[in-house]
Amino acid sequence: MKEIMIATKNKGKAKEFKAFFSKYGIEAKSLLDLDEPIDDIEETGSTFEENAAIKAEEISNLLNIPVLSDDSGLEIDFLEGRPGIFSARYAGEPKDDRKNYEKVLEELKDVPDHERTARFVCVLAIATPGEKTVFRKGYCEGKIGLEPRGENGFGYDPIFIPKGYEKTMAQLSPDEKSKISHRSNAIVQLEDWLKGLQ
Ligand SMILES: O=c1[nH]c(=O)c2ncn([C@@H]3O[C@H](COP(=O)(O)OP(=O)(O)OP(=O)(O)O)[C@@H](O)[C@H]3O)c2[nH]1
Ligand SMILES: [Mg+2]
Repeated sequence: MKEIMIATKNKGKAKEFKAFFSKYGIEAKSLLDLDEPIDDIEETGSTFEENAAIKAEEISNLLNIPVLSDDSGLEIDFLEGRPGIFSARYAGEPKDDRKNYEKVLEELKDVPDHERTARFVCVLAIATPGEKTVFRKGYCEGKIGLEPRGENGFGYDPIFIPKGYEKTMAQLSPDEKSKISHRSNAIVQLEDWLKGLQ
């Protein structure tokens, strides 16, 4: 079976990549599958693209194989795009999904429905030894709900209501999320690259 290494330690992302790539007959491995643990990569960039490149290139250099990375986050219009690239640690260290979305709900406490618009953004980077890193970007438009609902997914999924839906992302099945998510919208743009994978 073909394999691809994903430079992530996020269990939620790793699960979504495994499900998506298995449809193409490709096994998606993540940093969580390595026998030797790798130190956390410092995401020092100021854009999703810069952080995605740092993660993919660092692991590609280390393992000397092509590596895919995902840098993603939630942009809320009322908060001028925050949490954005700081989504994973919005409520501080250590990363805590619940504290992060509770902070967002608090910040939007008195904000009316029509001003709660937001989008998930996902930038994928592919670093191949000796080649230029390539990028793909996907979005998922929606709004922030009034309270958390649902158990599926990860991150801000319990408070994110995709456009055209009543349910939150966390109330959708993994299959439903994979049809509309920012991540899958970025992954489908990789089809040509996937066909060329050894
Ligand atoms: O509800 C959500 N549904 C999603 O589908 C989703 N995708 C991203 N996010 C949020 O954005 C951060 C990414 O930050 P991020 O790209 O640096 O990843 P991370 O630090 O979690 O893992 P790694 O891949 O860097 O190892 C994550 O932690 C989440 O808070 C999501 N939230
Ligand atoms: Mg990260």
